[in-house]
Order: sequence, then C-alpha cells, then structure tokens
Amino acid sequence: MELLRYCTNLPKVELHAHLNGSLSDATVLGLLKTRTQRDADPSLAAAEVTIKKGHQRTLEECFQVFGILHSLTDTLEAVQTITRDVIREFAADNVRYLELRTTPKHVPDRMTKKQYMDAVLQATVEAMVSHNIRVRLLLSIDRARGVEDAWSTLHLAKDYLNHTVFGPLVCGLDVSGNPVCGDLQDYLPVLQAARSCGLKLAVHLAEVPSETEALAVLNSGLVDRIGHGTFLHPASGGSQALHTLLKDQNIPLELCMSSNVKTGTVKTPSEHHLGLWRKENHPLVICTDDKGVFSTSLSEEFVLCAQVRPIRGQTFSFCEEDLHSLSLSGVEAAFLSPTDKQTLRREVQQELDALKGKLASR
Ligand SMILES: CNc1ncnc2c1ncn2[C@@H]1O[C@H](COP(=O)(O)O)[C@@H](O)[C@H]1O
Ligand SMILES: [Zn+2]
Repeated sequence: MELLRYCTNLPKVELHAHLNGSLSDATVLGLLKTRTQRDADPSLAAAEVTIKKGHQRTLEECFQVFGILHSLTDTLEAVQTITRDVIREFAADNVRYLELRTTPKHVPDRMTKKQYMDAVLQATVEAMVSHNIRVRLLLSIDRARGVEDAWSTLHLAKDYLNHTVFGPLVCGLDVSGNPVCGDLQDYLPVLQAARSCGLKLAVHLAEVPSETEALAVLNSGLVDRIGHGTFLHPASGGSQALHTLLKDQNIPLELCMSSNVKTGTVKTPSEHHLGLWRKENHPLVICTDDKGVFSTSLSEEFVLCAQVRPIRGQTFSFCEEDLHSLSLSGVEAAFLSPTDKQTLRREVQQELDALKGKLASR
C-alpha cells in the first residue's frame, strides 16, 4: 500500500493545531467571497495565505499572514464556519481525537472574547455530532498581547469549567504567539493559577533560540506539553541543562516538521530534532501546527517524518509498527481524563490492529 494512503488510513491524534492557522484554501476563498461582497476590499482578494510545498516564509511573515486570516474571521458567523470546516477536515483525514487551540478575540462592536469562544464551542459541539471525531479546546494566550490579556483568557477558561455543555470540552491553555515578542517568564503567575484550577498547559517553547526563558519555564515545573522545543536538545542548539530538565519531567514534545522547515527554524527535515528525541525514546507527538498556512495534513506529516533520510546518527526510518506507536503516543499525551483516555486508546488500538500487515507491499 502506498505510504500516504496508509498514513491517511491510520487513526490519528492531533494535539497541536491553531484554529485560524488551520483554514483550508476552500475555507479562505469562501471567507474572501463574503468579505468582498461586504467591503469590496481588493487587497484581501490578493492575499496568498498558504505556503506550498518547498516554499518558505519566515516566522515574521507568518505572523503577518495570521493578521490577514484574523481580518477574515472577525464575525461570529465566520468563527462558527471555520470551526466546523476545520473539524470536518481533520475528521476526513482520520483524526479521531483533536485538541484545537485558539486565541479568544475581542473585536469592537462585533464580539467579546466570550462570544468568540462560545461560537467556537457551539460549532465544536455540532461538528462532533456530524463527524467521527472527539474534540477538546485549549484557550491560547498570545505572548505578544501582554499579561493582562493572559489573565482575562485564564478567567474565561475558568468560567467555562462549570459550564454543563462546554465545560467538559475545555481542557487547558496554550501559550503561543510570535516567539520574539514578550518574555514567557512574565506569564508564569498566570500559568501557576491555571494549573491550580486543574487546567492543563501546552507551551510553545524554544521555537527560536531562547535559553534563559526556556530554563525559567522548565524550572517552574508547570508545563504538561511543549510545542516545538526546537532549541532544547544540546545537538540542536539547546543545552545540557535544558535537556536534563526536559528528561527529568518527561514532558512530551509536540513536533511540527513542515512548520519548522517552512519557517526556516530547522533547515531540512533530516536535521529536525525529531530524530534526536526519538533516539532517546522521549515521548513525542507529530502535529500540523497550522495545516492551512503550511498546506499540510496530519497524514502528510506522518509521511514526511517516515521518509526523512537520517543524518548525524539521528533515528528516523519508521516502519509500520513505529507509525502505529506514533498514533498511540498521541493518545498518551492527550489532555483527557484517565477513563476517556482508556476509551480512546482501546478504539485507536482496535483500528490499528485491523490495519496490521497492510504496509507490507509498500
Ligand atoms: C508557526 N508557529 C507558531 N508559533 C507561535 N504561535 C503560533 C504559531 N502558529 C500559530 N500561532 C498562534 O496561533 C494564532 C492563530 O490561531 P488562532 O487565532 O489562535 O486561532 C497566531 O496568531 C499565533 O498566535
Ligand atoms: Zn503552534
């Protein structure tokens, strides 16, 4: 069986996907159409938001693209549409469990942060009824927006915990945003408060070199999962101290190969830190980050990782069993209760068993 088809058929778990970065071309075109009817703004019609295969766009340029996408999703109707579309697309890629993250937005005269999140959550409930997928939400703190904004996002997340319908869907907080803006150390009190009320924490860390900040965050002992962690391993620009802290706490890494290679923080797939951590059997999960902006899918990320040519003693070369364990490591790192995790593990394992042996003719 051809590798992409095999990876598409695998039941998968996606733990690192930003809602507005995950919009497909079809969704963006639909939004542009609505917007052109409303505003007749030709500059938006020319906006190219995806980075096709082989192309690059610096992180800085990516953040300009997020600005364009946000200007297209500034109504509650658009927010519901994108949530439904993104969940449907992940389900079509055989993602069985999705943790979607998004930054609650206040748009003057249009929506409050609560209305934005209500729209995302309502659309999520509806999409789960229509598709074979479980979804949980992380509220994102944008490190470029300051600590006040982060506190208000935490309060919003806390309020949801008592909500009968939406409460069970909100599982934690994400910290993301332009990594050269702000200092994560300033956000530690917010993260401490989040942990005390039972919210899980996924933090973008060392997406660019940032030793002091990464040391402080890892020393806090607050982080449940790390996004990217590109400059943590001593062989990829990190340090022994960072390595020790990560290993001691056994914190799973959310790895997003296309995102890192296309933004140039990692030069080539062969040099990706995935190989270094895999060699040490460190828990890791393959993720898309922004499947729309980086024109990828979780299945394509699996293929990319499986096809990497190893260098510097790194361990890539995935066999069928390795691909299965990638799906299962997603289950283990999920922010689910032990009972829900057990159910998901059983379901994913059953599907994997049914697929066994089919890669033989690859
Ligand atoms: C490429 N690497 C990245 N590094 C850091 N933050 C990123 C990111 N990719 C996306 N985001 C964060 O997610 C937001 C878009 O989705 P939402 O509006 O929240 O749904 C971006 O504005 C940024 O804050
Ligand atoms: Zn991310």
